Amino acid sequence: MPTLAASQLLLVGESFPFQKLSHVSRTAWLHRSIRFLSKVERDHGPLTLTNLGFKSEFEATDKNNTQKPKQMSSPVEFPNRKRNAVGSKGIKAVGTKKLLGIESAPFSAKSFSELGLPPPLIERLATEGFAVPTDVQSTAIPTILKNHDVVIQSYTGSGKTLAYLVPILSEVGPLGKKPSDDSSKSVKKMEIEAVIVAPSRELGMQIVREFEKILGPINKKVVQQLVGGANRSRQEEALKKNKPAIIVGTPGRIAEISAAGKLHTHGCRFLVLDEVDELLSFNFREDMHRILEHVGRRSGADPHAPKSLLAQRAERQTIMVSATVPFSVIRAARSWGRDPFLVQAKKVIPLESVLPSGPVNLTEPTSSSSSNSNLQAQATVESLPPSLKHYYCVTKLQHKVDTLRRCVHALDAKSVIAFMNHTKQLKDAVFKLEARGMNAAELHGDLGKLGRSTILKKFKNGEVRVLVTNELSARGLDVAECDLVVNLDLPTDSIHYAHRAGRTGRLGRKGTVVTMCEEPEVFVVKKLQKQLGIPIPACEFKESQLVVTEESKNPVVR
Ligand SMILES: Nc1ncnc2c1ncn2[C@@H]1O[C@H](COP(=O)(O)OP(=O)(O)OP(=O)(O)O)[C@@H](O)[C@H]1O
Repeated sequence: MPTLAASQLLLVGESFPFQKLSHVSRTAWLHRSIRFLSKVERDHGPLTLTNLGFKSEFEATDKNNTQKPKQMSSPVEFPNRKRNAVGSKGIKAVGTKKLLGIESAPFSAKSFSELGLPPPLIERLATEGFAVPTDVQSTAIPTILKNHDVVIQSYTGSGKTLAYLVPILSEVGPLGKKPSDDSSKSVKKMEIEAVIVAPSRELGMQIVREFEKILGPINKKVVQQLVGGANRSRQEEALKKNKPAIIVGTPGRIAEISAAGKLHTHGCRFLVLDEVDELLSFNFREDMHRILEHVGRRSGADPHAPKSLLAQRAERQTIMVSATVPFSVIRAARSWGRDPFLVQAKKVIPLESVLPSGPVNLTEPTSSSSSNSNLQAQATVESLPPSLKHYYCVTKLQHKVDTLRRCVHALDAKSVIAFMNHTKQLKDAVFKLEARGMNAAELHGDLGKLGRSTILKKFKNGEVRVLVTNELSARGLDVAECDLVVNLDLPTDSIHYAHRAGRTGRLGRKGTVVTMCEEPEVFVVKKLQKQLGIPIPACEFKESQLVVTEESKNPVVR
């Protein structure tokens, strides 16, 4: 990391006489700083509290003082939200690190109890084995607790689910700060207080299980799933009977039940869009439009208000989450967010200071003639767990499944996800693997809900060694044991590569990603390597060994 000039440090350092400036000068100073910081970030890598001369307030969060922001302290405590971006103390870990460096990362809180959470919630977290928050959790939880809208971006498997689940449970339900136990509040209980939207049933069900785990067996009914493929009238009955405070579902089913007038979300306080870049894609456009218009819009709101409700500032808190955040998401979040922040593992940045070429450098013109219309969404190294190893292997189409089998043996992989692009091919691949004595199963959207969950269960408990699947399983799926991801077909772009790859190496575990391609496709791998800023060396499988045949010439960016 290049050192900054002393004059530059003075501009952002502790000794700058910020308090003495008039409001106008402060604003001008802040705008200059934001521009300056964005440039430094671009030119010299991520900003940290150390290189800016700040000390992190997160080191010792005062539980009783969470409402009273201190001047120039933690970036999430700014009373003037136009202040500059401030990063964390400490520089991002270089190279492979076990267990995310949870214990050694100076910005991370040492325990959930440092984050101003209610004691019953901390107890439940401890009971379920969650003692130390990950980096992104220690950054996101205090930010959300301060009522900011946020976009949470952090690599796959870094714990983004708990990063929003914990602050929600801190406010909603029996573990929260204000459990609604008296009769006047029981009327309010009719209302849904948090809506979590996920793009697939599997992910929706996984999030529900995470909520149930923390809520504990006696409070399970506080959360309800509304995913497609399940019986809708049963879901509606359960809503009526259990009056859940939190619902988790897929866009189609939530929109459907909402349109039927059976879901009361106008008073909702939290709206979470998990895998937000996928949810804002064309496929979900209509359902997401309905959700964004209805959730958290109080019925008392001005009926003559603007044509586009989306343009109106919502009363709800909107939390958007993904490992890959294209600039289109930043733009959308700005338009409907309330002073939104971008939250990364060790940084909190006002969204207004994020530029297309800024910290989430995922959209770049592909040529000098590029205009806004052909900005291309890309994933960066920040989307990928640092512990992953990436390789590619050239093989003929007809030999791919056999190469997969040799790859599994060479790496002695116990739990493998193999991605293909077309549903029709999955069955054939499974047949070939099984014929060679390897337990395999296919998972795709054409299977019923029950079939899908049975196969997933078998994969998780080790009955199935190789899960052959398509894009359905690329996002969010959390199988801790998965130690190998194989791309039998090339992913369509770096975003798809990042999400597929992220099914292994969860929470600091080791993981390997092997991409198989034919000779004429090698240039695509080279392009992915460049876009992602990771080395992807060529390999072969010889005598039950993975042999690297050509080292990657690309520098490691991390
Ligand atoms: N603080 C923690 N301590 C221990 N385990 C944790 C902690 N936070 C999360 N986990 C576990 O880490 C795993 C990965 O978390 P999660 O699925 O939320 O990752 P993610 O960042 O959302 O990944 P993706 O981008 O792929 O959706 C889960 O099994 C989760 O239970």
